[in-house]
Amino acid sequence: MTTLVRTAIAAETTLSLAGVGVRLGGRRLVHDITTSAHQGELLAVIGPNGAGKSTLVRAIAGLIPSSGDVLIDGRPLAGTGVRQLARTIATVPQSTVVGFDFTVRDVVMMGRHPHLPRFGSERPDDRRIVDEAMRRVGVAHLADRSVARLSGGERQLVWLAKAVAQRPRLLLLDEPTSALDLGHQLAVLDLARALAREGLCVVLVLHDLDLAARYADRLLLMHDGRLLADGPADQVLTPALLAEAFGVRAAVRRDPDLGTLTVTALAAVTTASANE
Ligand SMILES: Nc1ncnc2c1ncn2[C@@H]1O[C@H](COP(=O)(O)OP(=O)(O)OP(=O)(O)O)[C@@H](O)[C@H]1O
Repeated sequence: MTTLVRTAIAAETTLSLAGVGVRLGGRRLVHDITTSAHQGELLAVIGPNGAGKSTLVRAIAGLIPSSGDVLIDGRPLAGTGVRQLARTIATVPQSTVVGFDFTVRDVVMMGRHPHLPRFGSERPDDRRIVDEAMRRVGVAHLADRSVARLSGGERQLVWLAKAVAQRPRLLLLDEPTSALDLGHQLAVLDLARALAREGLCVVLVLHDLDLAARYADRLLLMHDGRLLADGPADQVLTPALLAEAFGVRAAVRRDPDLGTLTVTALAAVTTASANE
């Protein structure tokens, strides 16, 4: 049985999804997702491999066709011009492999392109915003290096700096910590939370459930293309839902130092035995 715990829609809704579905390559990958996210909120999309997390994020970003309604600030995504979309949504994809030889500063400056006057060049304010984004993400020391010769983790941070420089309303991060060491994972999630508190709406895909519980205001648990649960960590990270989504028997405890939930997978199980 699935559980759906929805939070109330607040006035300052940034993102609304109503019955969103995605069909690609003849397969239905995402089914009937309905939820919303608000200004100042940090949402984590969690779920097993192949659940449809990246597909959902790509649909929200307008990168792939979807059915149903995606509204940003109350306006339909469908029909929003490319330039307006780029001023509103910044996306950091799962893979940041590049086939070009730009410097880090050039790539972060690309985040300003949607804001430049048509046929105009960068202004002092754009350069200031780019410098600030590189500093906040911790890549200022790489500014003159070629992105083609960075490590995977360094590249992931540069793409995040580009997204920060874009100054969007909605920031979509697909596994932003996957290539990062422990310290950088916390730094990036601290920054994501700070950006949310400054008024952005941040939606990120995370595999680490402990970090999701620690940083996100709400978790969206996906399984098999569907939204299995939507709510705060203590309503979503339950043994029954973890068994249903991930096929594991899990212990959910409260970390004595942090006060947030931690999940330990104890054994692989069938859903039936988890519910006994
Ligand atoms: N272009 C495509 N055409 C057909 N199927 C696709 C396409 N892209 C992804 N899929 C399939 O859609 C399903 C969901 O993929 P998606 O990448 O959204 O999952 P995910 O939850 O992000 O997984 P992971 O945690 O492994 O990154 C998978 O079964 C995948 O094989």
